[in-house]
Amino acid sequence: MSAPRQETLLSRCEIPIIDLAHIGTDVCPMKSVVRRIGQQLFAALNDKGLAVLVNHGIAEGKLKAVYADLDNFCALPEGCQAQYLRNPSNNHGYVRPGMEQFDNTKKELRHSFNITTLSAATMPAEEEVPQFVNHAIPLARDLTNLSRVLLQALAYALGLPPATLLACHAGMLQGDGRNPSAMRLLYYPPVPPEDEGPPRDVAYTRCGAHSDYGTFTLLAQDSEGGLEVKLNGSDKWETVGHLPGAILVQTGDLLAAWTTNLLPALMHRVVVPAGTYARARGRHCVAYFCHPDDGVTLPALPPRAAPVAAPPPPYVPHVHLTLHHRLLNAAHHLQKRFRETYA
Ligand SMILES: O=C(O)CCC(=O)C(=O)O
Ligand SMILES: [Fe+2]
Repeated sequence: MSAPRQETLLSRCEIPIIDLAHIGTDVCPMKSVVRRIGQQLFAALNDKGLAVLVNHGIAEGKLKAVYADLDNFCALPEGCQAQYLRNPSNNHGYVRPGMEQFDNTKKELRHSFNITTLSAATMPAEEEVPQFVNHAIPLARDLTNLSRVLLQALAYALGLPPATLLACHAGMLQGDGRNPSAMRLLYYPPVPPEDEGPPRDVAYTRCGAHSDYGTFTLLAQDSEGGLEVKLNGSDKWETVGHLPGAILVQTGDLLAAWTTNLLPALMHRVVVPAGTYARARGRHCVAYFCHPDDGVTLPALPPRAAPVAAPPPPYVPHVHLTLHHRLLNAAHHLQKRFRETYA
C-alpha cells in the first residue's frame, strides 16, 4: 500500500497565489498590473505572512543550474572552499554546516553560498566550478528585478508614490557596500539514518526557526519539502509543500517593524523530512533577501483608508527596532542578528 500523501498548505490552497503574467522580470511593468499585484501581495502578507508567485518569468532551468553548481562547490576539497569562506564585513561567501545556527539545541546541516556582490572575482573560479558565475549572476539580476516589481507593488498598496520603496532599496546587489541584500544558494545534505546518527543527545535539523531580517524574502525550492511556517496569528508549525516553478515571498523583520505588524514577519524553519528515503536525499533552495539601503529612513506610512480584515497582532519590537529607532537602525538590527547566528 502506498504511503498517504502529506497534506500541505499548498495542497489545501491556503497560500494565496499571485499571477505575475505580463510582468516577467521587466524593469518597466504596466501600472494597472502592478497595482493589482500590490493589492494581492498586501492582502496575502497581512493575512498569512506569505504568498506564492507564479508566472514570474524566471525559468526553472536557471534554478536547477545553480543547484548543480552548489553541489559541485560542496564537493570541492575543503582547502579550496576555504578561499571563499563568508566575509563577515559584507556577508558574501560560503557558510559551512554549523557556521550559522538558528537553533543551538540541534546540529544544522546546511551549506550556503551568500552572494552580496556580483563581482566574478568573489565567486568560485571557472576551473573549480565551471559556469558558477555565468549562472549565478543572471539569476541574481532576475531576482533583483523581481524584488523591484514587488517593491513598486507594495508602495501602491501602502498608499505611497510607486517609486518610494525602490528609492530606499536602490543599492540591491550593487556591491558598493551600501545595501545588505543577498542571494543565497542553499544545499541541505542527506541526513544520516537515525540508527547511524550522532550520539542520542545531538539532534539534526536543516534550518532552525527564525524570521528573516529584511523587507521580504523570495524563496525558490526544489521538490524535497521540509519548509514549515507559522502563519500570522498562529502558533502551529505547518508544512508549506511544493508548487513546481513557484517562488514564495515572505515578510521580514523590517517590513513588520515599519508597518507596526500590519505585515508581520513570517516564522519559518526547515525540518528533516520523515522516513529513510527522504532523509537520504539532499535539498536545494535559493533565497533572495531584499533589504533597504543602509542608513535610509523609510517614509512614514499614510493612514489607511479602510481597516484591514483583522487587527494586526500586537507588535513587540526588538529593543533596537523601537518606533523611534527602527528606521535608522536597520543596519544595526542586521549586525545584531548576524552576531547571534554566526559562529
Ligand atoms: O531553505 C529554505 O527553504 C529556507 C532557508 C531560510 O529560511 C534562510 O536561509 O533564511
Ligand atoms: Fe529564512
